[in-house]
Amino acid sequence: MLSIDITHRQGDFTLECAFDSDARVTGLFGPSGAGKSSLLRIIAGLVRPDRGRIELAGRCVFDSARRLQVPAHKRRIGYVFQRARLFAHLNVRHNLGYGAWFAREKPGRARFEQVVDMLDIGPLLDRRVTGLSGGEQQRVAIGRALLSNPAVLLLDEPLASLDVARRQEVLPYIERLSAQSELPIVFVSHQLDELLRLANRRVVAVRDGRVTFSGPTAEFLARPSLLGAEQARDAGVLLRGEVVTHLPEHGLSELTCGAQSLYVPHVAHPAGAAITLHVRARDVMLARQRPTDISALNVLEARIESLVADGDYAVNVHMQVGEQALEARITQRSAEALALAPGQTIHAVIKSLALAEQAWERLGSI
Ligand SMILES: Nc1ncnc2c1ncn2[C@@H]1O[C@H](COP(=O)(O)OP(=O)(O)OP(=O)(O)O)[C@@H](O)[C@H]1O
Repeated sequence: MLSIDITHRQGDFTLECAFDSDARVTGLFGPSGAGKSSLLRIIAGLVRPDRGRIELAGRCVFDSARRLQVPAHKRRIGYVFQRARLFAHLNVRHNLGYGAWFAREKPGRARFEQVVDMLDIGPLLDRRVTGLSGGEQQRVAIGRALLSNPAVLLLDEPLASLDVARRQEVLPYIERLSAQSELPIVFVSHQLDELLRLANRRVVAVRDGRVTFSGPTAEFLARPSLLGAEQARDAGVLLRGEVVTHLPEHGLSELTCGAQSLYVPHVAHPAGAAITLHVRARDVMLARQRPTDISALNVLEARIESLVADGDYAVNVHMQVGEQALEARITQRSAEALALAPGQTIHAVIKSLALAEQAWERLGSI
């Protein structure tokens, strides 16, 4: 889908990035100033790198060794920026039409309607864009990019300019887009929760212009050192479960995880749906005996695989629950008090509410 190997110097900042991704959604993660937007501009052909090679959806668009440089307008890139950048003097319909105007193969009426339906922007078509909320504007910007019939869609922190409520309003549309379309997407974010929801298979992490990680999202999540100080507290695992039933009287849903039950705050997916939970290592307690009379609803029997000291006082305990990995981050003191060792059977205790506001997603597998 995507193969990059470039070097580019801009002022004092050098971008030196090489990675491949065959995932349909590739998450580009990194702190502010890491070089994410610069990399997208290079992929889009808006900036010419000093050297290297770029392949997009099976097509080489830049190769300094061969002096090949496909111009931006011929790369078939859909680009959505942090701010919608719509044309204020045009209404929504004409802004969308502007995207189609650039398409090599013009989208037909059916495609137009499909995009409008997917983004729920039908009622907005005749409105002026200046009167739209930030979330509505971003949905129109995504529609405009899709109607340019791109081969690759680049989303550069499309939620960054929105407040929390608007973010939650737009996120499901991007989720729908990534679930329903075959289009390769590069999604840039410095928010881990967004990344887990949208790019749950493949992450490329960038810091100071260099790639620090490129691989499965689950592997990335398990390595706090890669997440940066701000998000290290979110380190953990992605755990797959299947919805068994809903318990509306308690606002809960019951899942199975292997042969074990797991209770989570109500999820909107039907019985039988496979979903993914982000379980933070710091939210997992361990008990040698199965605890009784405790408020936590989830007690999973697990097997300890390894204990890895993290700093002077903390230990990361890697476990298996059936076929899946689980991780607990506990104090060194607790690990000693419980005499934890690889091979032991242990009980992992997780509060249901620790699994709220999560990366729920319907997925076949990770
Ligand atoms: N045209 C330019 N000339 C010189 N330096 C630049 C130019 N554009 C960006 N930079 C520098 O390159 C570095 C990376 O910037 P970039 O915008 O790519 O980061 P980012 O990861 O997208 O950050 P953010 O999340 O804040 O958007 C920054 O130090 C920035 O100041």
